Order: sequence, then C-alpha cells, then structure tokens
Amino acid sequence: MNTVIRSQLLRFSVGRGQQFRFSTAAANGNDLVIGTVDETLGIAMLTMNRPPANSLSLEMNEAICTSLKTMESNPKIQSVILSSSNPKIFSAGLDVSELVSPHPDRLPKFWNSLQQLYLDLYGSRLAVVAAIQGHAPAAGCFLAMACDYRIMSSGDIGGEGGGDMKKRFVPTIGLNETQLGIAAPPWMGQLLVRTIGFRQAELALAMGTLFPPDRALSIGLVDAIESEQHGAESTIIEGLSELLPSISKDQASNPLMQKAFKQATTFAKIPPHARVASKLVTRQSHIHDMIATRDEDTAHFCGFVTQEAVQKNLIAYVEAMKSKSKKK
Ligand SMILES: CC/C=C\C/C=C\C/C=C\C/C=C/C(=O)SCCNC(=O)CCNC(=O)[C@H](O)C(C)(C)COP(=O)(O)OP(=O)(O)OC[C@H]1O[C@@H](n2cnc3c(N)ncnc32)[C@H](O)[C@@H]1OP(=O)(O)O
Repeated sequence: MNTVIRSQLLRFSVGRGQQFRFSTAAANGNDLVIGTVDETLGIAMLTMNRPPANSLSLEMNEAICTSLKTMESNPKIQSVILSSSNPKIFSAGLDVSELVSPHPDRLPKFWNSLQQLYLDLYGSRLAVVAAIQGHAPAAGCFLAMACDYRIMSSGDIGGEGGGDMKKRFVPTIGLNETQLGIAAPPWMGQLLVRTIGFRQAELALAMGTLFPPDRALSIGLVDAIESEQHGAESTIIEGLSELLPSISKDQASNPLMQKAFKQATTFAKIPPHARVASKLVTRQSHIHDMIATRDEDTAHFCGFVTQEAVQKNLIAYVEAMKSKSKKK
C-alpha cells in the first residue's frame, strides 16, 4: 500500500518505484533532490538535481539531509544510491555564491547545514553508494567520501567535438580547495586522510589535486570505476529502471548505474544491525569529534571566509569561472 505524506517542503510516497520530490521556495519550485524508493529490494535512490552544477547551497544541503532522513525513517530501506541528474557533474562542491560577500546571518547557517550534511551522511544507518558520473571537486568529493562506496565513471562517455577530433570527457575528483585560496576544514581534510591514507592526503591537500578516475582508483579515493557506454537493451537489470527518477530513465542501461544498483542490492542483503554496528566502529569517534568542535569550526570558517584576502581570491575565482563558461 502506498502512503503519501504531504507538507510544504516534502512530498513522499512509498512503494515499488514510487517517487517523492522536494522543492523549496528558494529554488523557485525546482526539485533540488528527487528520491525514489523500492521497499521490495530495500533500496532508495537520491538524485541531486540543482542545475547547472549541483553546487551545495544552504537549501541544497537541507534538501539532501531531509531526503536522507525520510529514507532512513522507512525501516524497509537499507541502502541508497546517491547520484546526479547531470551526467557530467556529480557536484561542483560548495555554491561559491554562498562564500562571496556573504550575509552575516546566512553564512553560519550555511556552514551549519554543511556540517549537518556531513553528520547525516557519514553517520547514516543506510549504506550509501555514490554513483559519480561526472566531476566531484572540493565539497563534491567530500559528499562522495561521506558515502560507504564510490563508483566513478571512467570518462569514456561519448565525447565532444565529433568526428576524429572527439575530445574525451574525463571527470575528476579531489579536495582542490588550496587552488581556490582556501583550505578544507579539518573534518573534511581528515575524511581524505581516512579514505586514502596520511601521505597521499597530505600531498593531495597541499597541491589541491584533482584526480582522474584511474588515479582515484589506484589511491583508493574511489572503490571502482566503470565505463558509461550504454549496453544493449537486453542488459537492463530488473528493478533499476523503476528506481530511476523520470528525468534519469535513460540511465537504466548505463553500466555505472547498474554497478551502483548491484552494490546497493548487496548492501541491502547484509544483516542491518551488524552492518550498522560495524559502520559505527570506524565512524563514531570522528562524528563525536566533529560535534564537540562544531561551534568552534563555524566561528573559524566565518572568520576565515570573510577575511579581505580570502574574499579577493574568491571573487577572482568566480569571475574566472563565469568568463570560462561564457566563452563556451
Ligand atoms: C581552516 C579552514 C576554514 C575554513 C575553510 C573555508 C572554506 C573552505 C570550505 C569548504 C571546503 C569546500 C569548498 C568548496 O567546495 S568551494 C567550491 C569548489 N568548486 C570548484 O572549484 C568547482 C568549480 N567548478 C568547476 O570547476 C567546473 O564547473 C566543473 C569542473 C565542476 C564543471 O565544468 P564544466 O565545464 O562542465 O561546467 P562550467 O561551465 O564550468 O560550469 C557550469 C555552470 O556551473 C556554475 N558552477 C560551477 N561550479 C560552481 C560552484 N561551485 N558554485 C556555483 N556555480 C558553479 C558555472 O558558473 C556555470 O554557470 P553558468 O555560468 O551560469 O553557466
């Protein structure tokens, strides 16, 4: 039986292949996040849908958290695939407009929403599989690292330019903050250390390295890479098509999405209490550390970002980004 809960922010329906959607007033009625659940398989899909780049604004962070919490509150759901409606960008990280000339009341709220996203995602009782189809710089990489399993596109998706001059699309992932004149906060940097090890993380943080898929795999930043060449119709696996939101239905034959689906199915079959208990073994102390330093972290972030020199760097960075996009 389908249950439908309605509120101003949330419409949620439960059942096989049923969808729930989010919209906030600030997003002009757009669905920031689209969620689907399949109670029979115990799997959900959370598709980020904030064009053009799935950058993380205050409202986007809140929408992801609310969506995840809604899925967690359904005892039949054990795993979730985190994906993007943009085939070339998983998430471009923080919405830089939140950082440039910020409103003093909004800035701490924004940072708190990011901290909450870390706590909710990293500490989720659900096993979260990141389906990283496109770029994942900075906080986009953080999102992926806060999941339980990462599958990245190998980047051989079609191409641009056509003919023999086809340009290969190669997505990248990493904490590139230093390239922007900012530093990743300690809890984000430590997440990289826990994911790829001390020395690799130390170097990657200092250099602001963005890794292509093969390098990301070799250092353990992602767990698997997969081609996105769509297979023949016969390779469509049962259940995936129903789980995909209507805007991503064409992804049913995408090997990356299929691999993510299989991994989510595998997670969903593990006895949940044992899986959650083992997740706490590795993550609980880090979550406690973050909670203990949360206010200090907010004060530090707000003080850092509002410094004149940091603002100057950020303004120059945003201008370069806009003019690059205009030249296309
Ligand atoms: C001790 C320290 C204490 C405090 C630390 C302080 C701060 C640190 C805080 C937290 C850490 C996290 C920081 C961040 O995440 S900052 C954001 C970093 N992100 C990036 O640098 C990525 C920028 N974007 C890109 O490189 C490319 O867009 C990308 C490779 C993702 C995709 O390239 P593509 O060529 O496909 O698209 P574009 O034409 O470049 O972009 C399309 C469109 O999207 C807009 N866009 C892109 N990224 C962002 C973004 N992060 N925020 C807002 N908007 C973004 C871009 O402007 C284009 O828009 P339009 O011009 O309207 O078409």
